[in-house]
Amino acid sequence: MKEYNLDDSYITDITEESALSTKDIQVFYGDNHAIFDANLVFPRFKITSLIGASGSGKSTFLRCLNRMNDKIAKVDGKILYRNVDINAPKTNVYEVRKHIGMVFQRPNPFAKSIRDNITFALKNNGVKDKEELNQRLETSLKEAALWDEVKDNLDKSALALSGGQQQRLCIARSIAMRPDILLLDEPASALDPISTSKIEETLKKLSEQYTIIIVTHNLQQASRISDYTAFFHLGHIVEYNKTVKVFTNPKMKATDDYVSGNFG
Ligand SMILES: Nc1ncnc2c1ncn2[C@@H]1O[C@H](COP(=O)(O)OP(=O)(O)OP(=O)(O)O)[C@@H](O)[C@H]1O
Repeated sequence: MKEYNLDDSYITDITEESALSTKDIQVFYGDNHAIFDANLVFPRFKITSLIGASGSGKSTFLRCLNRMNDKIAKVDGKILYRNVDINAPKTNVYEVRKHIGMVFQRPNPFAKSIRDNITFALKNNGVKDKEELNQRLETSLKEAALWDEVKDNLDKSALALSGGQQQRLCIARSIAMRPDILLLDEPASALDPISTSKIEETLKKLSEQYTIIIVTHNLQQASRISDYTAFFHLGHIVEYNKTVKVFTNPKMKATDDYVSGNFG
């Protein structure tokens, strides 16, 4: 692998309103120092892509943002959400995850009906009114661009849906809780090109109402859908800038090599 000076980086200043920011995030899996001094500001109602080679730390960093690493890694530093450090030990992580939702690589609906997939967490969080539950069900499925395909089968098993539909159901399940921020870890990598493009369209539309942070291996996808892109290499954020700049005028040699396919 080519060697790059990891002390150098280019991190643009974000002038837009911040939805979430990280300050000096370091992650350790035992002796393995997986993330070094990650400082990023995620602008509100924008899509930010996290890109980089396998093992560069994208998923590790993403999972810090709603405390999914708590049991598997040591995470130092601050994560500021509405002026509160949600990485502080006393933070209620269940509360954090209501505001910062997550969708994983493989669609993982519950083995329940489509309706129950959406209403389960709502009911657990005290929403009892039938009309409100129905309304949240319909709105979430509409926002995730799934309503038209499932509205006549809401009581059928979610497992009978196609992979792409299941992933949109998982997005709907996440947004039913009305989060501010949606984290997605390669949400389309297990899907065919048509389902992928549906997910991309859905995310674009969702970014009018939600701040979206997505890990993707697919550089075309990052350049098609995201406003900002962060490039990771060996646990360092090497470059963070507007997506168009990262892809057409990268400041760092490692980024240039990565986006032009000359990496490694
Ligand atoms: N659960 C874990 N336990 C121990 N080490 C881990 C764990 N998850 C990731 N790592 C290590 O952390 C580093 C970053 O991995 P991570 O999965 O975050 O990278 P990535 O860029 O998301 O890779 P990929 O694109 O392959 O998913 C790697 O050295 C990896 O081996």
